Amino acid sequence: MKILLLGYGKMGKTIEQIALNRGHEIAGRIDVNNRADLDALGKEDVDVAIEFSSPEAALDNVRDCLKRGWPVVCGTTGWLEHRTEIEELCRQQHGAFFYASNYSIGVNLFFRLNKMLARFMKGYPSYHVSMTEVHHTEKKDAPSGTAITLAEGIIEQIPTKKRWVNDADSQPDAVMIESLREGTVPGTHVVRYDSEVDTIEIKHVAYSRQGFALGALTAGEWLVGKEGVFGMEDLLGEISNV
Ligand SMILES: NC(=O)C1=CN([C@@H]2O[C@H](COP(=O)(O)OP(=O)(O)OC[C@H]3O[C@@H](n4cnc5c(N)ncnc54)[C@H](OP(=O)(O)O)[C@@H]3O)[C@@H](O)[C@H]2O)C=CC1
Ligand SMILES: O=C(O)C1=N[C@H](C(=O)O)C[C@H](O)C1
Repeated sequence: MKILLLGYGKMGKTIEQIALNRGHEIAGRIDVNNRADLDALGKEDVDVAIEFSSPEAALDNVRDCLKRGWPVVCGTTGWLEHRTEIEELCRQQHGAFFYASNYSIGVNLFFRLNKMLARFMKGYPSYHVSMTEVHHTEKKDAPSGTAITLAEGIIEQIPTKKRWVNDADSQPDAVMIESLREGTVPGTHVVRYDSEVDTIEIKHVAYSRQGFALGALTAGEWLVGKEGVFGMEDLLGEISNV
């Protein structure tokens, strides 16, 4: 498979390593300094584009891929106010777009566990739900995309929770997300239910970027030849060995 890497930072490089080990080719490595190189690539030069750049760059990158007819897997967080526009463009172009706030299989199982726990805890209003996410100091967005997905899962299940806030002050109708930036932490998420007398918490800790990168590459392999808008739930049922 010929893979175009859009964004060649921590994630782009980790994906490249795994892709080469799996026998794929790299069609191009596009970074902030060489975006013009995209113009040299035709439809047949790229089987799939994998986009991990920055919140400011993702929209243009994904748009450019869809307009060129390249299926695109995007993992960049912090730009999702434009998601509807991209999904419409994808349908107009009969293209393929895959998005996940987190490509690690473990986190996607954690998303399911989070919803199950929220559904259970909605019957116990003496427990107050909140969340902490910890990431490396180079991270540009807060809260993390993963924390937003977790908060959406809770809001979907607990009717008294209407929104999330990236704030330490507790507000009764909001899921509070605390964001911490420390050293080189790849990504830690904790969902906590506190009462006056105890705490119940679930936690996911990524030890490295390998899980994110392997999940994104697997999504790319899966996306080739498909048309439509997809996410991890579409993929999870079909894989067993990642
Ligand atoms: N969904 C998931 O599973 C995961 C998502 N992420 C998300 O992915 C994104 C990237 O993370 P990470 O690799 O750690 O970040 P890095 O900062 O290490 O890498 C981002 C790269 O994108 C480049 N870039 C900036 N602007 C453009 C542009 N216009 N076109 C192409 N490339 C550009 C940057 O170049 P320069 O350095 O020169 O600015 C940099 O090399 C973040 O939004 C992060 O939150 C991260 C891990 C997992
Ligand atoms: O920026 C990162 O590093 C990560 N970003 C994603 C997010 O915002 O949730 C996924 C992962 O936690 C690492």
